[in-house]
Amino acid sequence: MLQTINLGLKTNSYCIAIGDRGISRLGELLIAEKFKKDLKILLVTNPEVFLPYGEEVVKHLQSKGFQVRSLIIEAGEESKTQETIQRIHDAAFVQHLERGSLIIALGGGVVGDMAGFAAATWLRGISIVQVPTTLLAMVDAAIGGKTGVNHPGGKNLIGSFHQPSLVLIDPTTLKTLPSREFRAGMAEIIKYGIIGSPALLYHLEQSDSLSSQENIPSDSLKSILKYSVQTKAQIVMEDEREGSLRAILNYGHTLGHVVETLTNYNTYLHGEAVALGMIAAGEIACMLNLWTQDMQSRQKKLIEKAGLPLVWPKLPLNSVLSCLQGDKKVQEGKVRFVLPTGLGKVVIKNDVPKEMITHLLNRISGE
Ligand SMILES: NC(=O)c1ccc[n+]([C@@H]2O[C@H](COP(=O)([O-])OP(=O)(O)OC[C@H]3O[C@@H](n4cnc5c(N)ncnc54)[C@H](O)[C@@H]3O)[C@@H](O)[C@H]2O)c1
Ligand SMILES: O=C(O)C(=O)C[C@@H](O)[C@H](O)[C@H](O)COP(=O)(O)O
Ligand SMILES: [Zn+2]
Repeated sequence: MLQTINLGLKTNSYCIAIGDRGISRLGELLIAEKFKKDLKILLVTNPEVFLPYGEEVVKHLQSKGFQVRSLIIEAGEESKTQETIQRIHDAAFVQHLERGSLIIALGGGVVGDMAGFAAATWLRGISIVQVPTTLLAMVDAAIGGKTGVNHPGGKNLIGSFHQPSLVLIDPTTLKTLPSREFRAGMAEIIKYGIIGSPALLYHLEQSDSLSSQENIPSDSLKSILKYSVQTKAQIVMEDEREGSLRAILNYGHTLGHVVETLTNYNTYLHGEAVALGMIAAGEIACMLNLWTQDMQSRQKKLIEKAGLPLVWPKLPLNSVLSCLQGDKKVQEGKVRFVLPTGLGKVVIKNDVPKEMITHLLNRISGE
């Protein structure tokens, strides 16, 4: 059975469907969304996902009458570039995708962000359906319409908001996901607990394990998925384009993005960098007396239970400070941090002293 959550926006609404073996029902969901049966579809995916799921999805959609072609791209963080977008656009050109055509992203957040951006820009915008296959993409990247690629100067500096027409989450696809990737997804889930869902936080605290899919009972995993999707959907519904509230989804990302950028996207997974960024944000909040040591140690315990990194890497301080200035949340030259203040509560501060950041990084950096 598929459970559905509706994400309602001023101009459009869409359904987030969650259920085991959901991918075998993609065709019927597209038809329910009023996509025509002879629709041209470009399925964007990557080798690790095409083999276990892509071929099946293509055959299934063809059997329903859709004209499907697939494009297999390299989808590591280092490939999240404008060159890859060019490849997707080239495929769209060859397939003669029209304004009424559809791109489907089948994969993790990298595939989703790039296929979404390619759809947003092809013919000035065609439909995108997100079928996430990593934990991180299921709870976060596939939802809310942020799409884009990295610039050598920073993460996701090029992009657009382009909401999907449908999100289909099939938890059974997590069976083949490497555990390290699963753990990285847990970072964004812990984020939701801290920024907006005490119920999710308690659930995570009570779970025996968070570090691999095999050790989490399937019902518990489904509850975690549901809490997370609901938390993100609620925030996006209130502030689709990050005018204000949505910035809280960036908790842990201000310094997390710096870690990813300064390690050339080849050392930490996005979720791992976010975990480090959440620890750093928690420490800053403690120094500003916004958050207690007790709460910070609860956050750290969850991050540790999820098998995520706890020790900040040694990075040149000047580079950290200059990279921070490139953050998308910077306003009038001031870096804005999302800082925790209580269970499910955060504030945005633009006056964290530079000296405090320097002192903190010196204190928490490992070798
Ligand atoms: N748009 C947003 O709102 C948003 C939110 C969070 C993160 N992101 C972005 O998402 C990206 C990270 O996404 P991610 O964590 O999903 O990583 P990813 O997309 O890099 O995928 C991780 C790896 O898992 C493999 N994989 C995916 N699904 C699999 C499966 N079911 N079985 C086996 N292997 C599988 C992929 O091939 C890849 O090697 C970052 O670029 C981040 O910036 C975007
Ligand atoms: O959806 C959002 O809004 C988020 O901030 C979710 C983040 O987890 C995600 O990593 C996002 O891509 C970061 O946003 P950015 O605008 O800083 O690139
Ligand atoms: Zn993120």
